[in-house]
Amino acid sequence: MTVKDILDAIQSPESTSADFAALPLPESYRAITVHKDETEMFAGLSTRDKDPRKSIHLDDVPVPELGPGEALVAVMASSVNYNSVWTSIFEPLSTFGFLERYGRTNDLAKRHDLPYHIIGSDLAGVVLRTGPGVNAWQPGDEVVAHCLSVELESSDGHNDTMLDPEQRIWGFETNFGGLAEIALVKSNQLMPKPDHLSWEEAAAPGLVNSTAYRQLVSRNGAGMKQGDNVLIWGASGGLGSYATQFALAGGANPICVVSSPQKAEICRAMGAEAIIDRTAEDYKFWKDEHHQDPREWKRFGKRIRELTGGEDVDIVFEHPGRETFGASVYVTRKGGTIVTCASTSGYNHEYDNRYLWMSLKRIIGSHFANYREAWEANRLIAKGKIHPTLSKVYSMEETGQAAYDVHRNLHQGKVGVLCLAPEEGLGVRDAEKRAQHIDAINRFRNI
Ligand SMILES: C/C=C/C(=O)SCCNC(=O)CCNC(=O)[C@H](O)C(C)(C)COP(=O)(O)OP(=O)(O)OC[C@H]1O[C@@H](n2cnc3c(N)ncnc32)[C@H](O)[C@@H]1OP(=O)(O)O
Ligand SMILES: NC(=O)C1=CN([C@@H]2O[C@H](COP(=O)(O)OP(=O)(O)OC[C@H]3O[C@@H](n4cnc5c(N)ncnc54)[C@H](OP(=O)(O)O)[C@@H]3O)[C@@H](O)[C@H]2O)C=CC1
Repeated sequence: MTVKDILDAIQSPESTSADFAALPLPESYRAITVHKDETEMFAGLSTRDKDPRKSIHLDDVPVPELGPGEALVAVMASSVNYNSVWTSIFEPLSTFGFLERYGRTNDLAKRHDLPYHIIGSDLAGVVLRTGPGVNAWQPGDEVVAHCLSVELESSDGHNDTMLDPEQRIWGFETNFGGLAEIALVKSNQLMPKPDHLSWEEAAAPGLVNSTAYRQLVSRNGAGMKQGDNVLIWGASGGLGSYATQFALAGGANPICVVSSPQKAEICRAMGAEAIIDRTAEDYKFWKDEHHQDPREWKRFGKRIRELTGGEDVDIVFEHPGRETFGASVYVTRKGGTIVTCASTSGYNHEYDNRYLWMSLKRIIGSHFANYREAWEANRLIAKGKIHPTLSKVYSMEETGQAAYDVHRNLHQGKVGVLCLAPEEGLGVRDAEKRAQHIDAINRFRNI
């Protein structure tokens, strides 16, 4: 039995749930990994010079044991997220520390503590097997998986599952991630695959769409409302391309920051009107490594006022971090919100606190999305209200290059990876719904 037999079953329209349940599992499968004995390989290099193509491997690995409440999924497609870039350059920490810590929690979790880390936090595919106690999902179900892994044994996470003390991001802080032919997930991560999308399109939104939903829309984040001015950094990138869509769909006014005319054009095509090309306008928020330039914050704020008819922004959708945070705090309106989920350019932020307290602004930390938020975000994709922003698709062999593109900001929107799917475009079950949204679905393709 090989993964080829699994693919044949997925591609045969006659296959039933019983057929999938009867398929023997293969001994091994191909997976994208980083290796524990290579965590020091980039020592001494600058972040920029650490090359994912050198640390990312395609290995044959054994199928993990299936535990209670879990599912093994045949992965047709996955996508590259920035967390896989961090894993592959071993910054800010090696993810093997997360696997060791998880492995110490219980006997079953020991499976995760291996000398290789199978990475990836998105998938679209087909359920192969479910563990004891799983009733909602059956072999043969077509699914996507969100990346929230929680134990829920502590009451801390019972209102908001992101607050579970054992909260982990699957494929980053756990093993057996989605950049592989087979993945292991908790069954609560599973959600129905949007039926108008191909495998690779369905695999693209998951992580970033859910994150942007909590960060911008949910009351756990900024709680955006109609008419809000929302400053969106990296508005055509992974997170930003969904934040822009949420702002437009929710009746807000996105002010999109991008770094090229091409990216500005994508934002315009999504329906945004207020766009700032940060490269063309050459903002230099830092004079040198230690000092910011408040005149540049002000120049940026003036530009925003020009675009909004004199208004300041209600919400800043933050993730670049150190490079932009001082400006983000400055340009937020009195009583407004800076909501942050990352620090790509550095996690030690500096801002002038007088502009925060005197103007009653709030900084909110946000991370991924709870179970319900992830479900609601996927529902919007399934209903064709929000669309995947897939630009380019790579083979598993090219995953290192795909991660390199994201690390070097050479990509647009999301970058996909075909796992078991032999080609792009497969897996569409509702051609009519797809036809209604085809321009939006293809908006980021091959730019
Ligand atoms: C969905 C996608 C998302 C993304 O892409 S996000 C971007 C990628 N992610 C990242 O870059 C984050 C990577 N993670 C990290 O950098 C680290 O993960 C953290 C900095 C977030 C946390 O580091 P840690 O070492 O886990 O935390 P500590 O608090 O420094 O050390 C843990 C020990 O410190 C104790 N401790 C915690 N809080 C306190 C306190 N308030 N007072 C005293 N001690 C404290 C704990 O108990 C524990 O102790 P004990 O080691 O003995 O178990
Ligand atoms: N906490 C969480 O749950 C999550 C955190 N993240 C984190 O968020 C960050 C962004 O992820 P993602 O959107 O997928 O990544 P992408 O690289 O796809 O997009 C980020 C965009 O931000 C802009 N950008 C990058 N650096 C800077 C800078 N120094 N100044 C201004 N703009 C900048 C770029 O757009 P342009 O060049 O056009 O301006 C870039 O395209 C990562 O660090 C990631 O780990 C991501 C998802 C979830």
